[in-house]
Amino acid sequence: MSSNDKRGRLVIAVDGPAASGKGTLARRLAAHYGLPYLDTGLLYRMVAKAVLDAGHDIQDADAAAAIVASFDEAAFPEDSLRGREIGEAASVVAAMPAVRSGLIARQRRFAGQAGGAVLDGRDIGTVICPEARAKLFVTATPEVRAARRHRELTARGEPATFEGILADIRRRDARDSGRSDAPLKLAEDAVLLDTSALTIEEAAAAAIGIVDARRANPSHENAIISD
Ligand SMILES: Nc1ncnc2c1ncn2[C@@H]1O[C@H](COP(=O)(O)OP(=O)(O)O)[C@@H](O)[C@H]1O
Ligand SMILES: Nc1ccn([C@@H]2O[C@H](COP(=O)(O)OP(=O)(O)O)[C@@H](O)[C@H]2O)c(=O)n1
Repeated sequence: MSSNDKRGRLVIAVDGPAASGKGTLARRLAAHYGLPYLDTGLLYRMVAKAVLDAGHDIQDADAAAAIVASFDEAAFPEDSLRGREIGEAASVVAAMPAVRSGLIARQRRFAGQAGGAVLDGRDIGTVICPEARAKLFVTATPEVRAARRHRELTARGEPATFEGILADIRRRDARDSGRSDAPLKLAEDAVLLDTSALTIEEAAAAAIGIVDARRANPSHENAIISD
């Protein structure tokens, strides 16, 4: 799909650490460009939930590998996946090579849809869709991300302290960036978008501006990240 992606279909890769706002922006981009959207973090969350629901230890790589081979996405309502414990467990199974490799085909199938797609995660621009026309790396300071996640979990009725969430975020950042297989990192042709001081509206406008610039100038992919 490589050269085709660059000319015609619009595949947008949105990567970044926990609670940076990548899902919010990916959804906005999908609505703006009329593209389907896949939150790839949910796939890792599903695998983690299935491992725990079956009574296995979350570190059990054989159990996770067996689950990833056959799990049914429809069996996991999104609301059951968004909690704090599942986010933490997802980052444990996401470090297992068999889990990562077992999820590649589903993600690439989604990205291969006729008009293109928006995917968000940790390795979309680096591993899943290296030929994506536009790549954003969305970030924010750990404190800002913890405050956002704290607000989100509190609104869901999940008890949590800001300090506890900040510790979760730091631990997850370290695990996601430090793993050997597909670590979280900036793709060399990605544009960094720091949302720490931006409202959702400001961040969405910036994200659309980045994608429009890349669409207008697909052959000069590194030009807009050189400053
Ligand atoms: N720029 C922003 N300013 C304030 N809150 C934001 C911003 N971007 C996202 N949020 C909020 O932060 C929380 C985490 O955002 P989300 O998009 O789910 O992050 P991620 O997908 O990176 O984990 C959500 O409650 C979302 O509404
Ligand atoms: N493409 C992806 C998406 C998620 N993940 C893992 O899955 C975990 C949960 O991802 P998520 O995107 O749902 O988490 P949040 O950023 O929403 O907190 C992350 O901490 C990563 O370890 C991954 O490794 N690769």
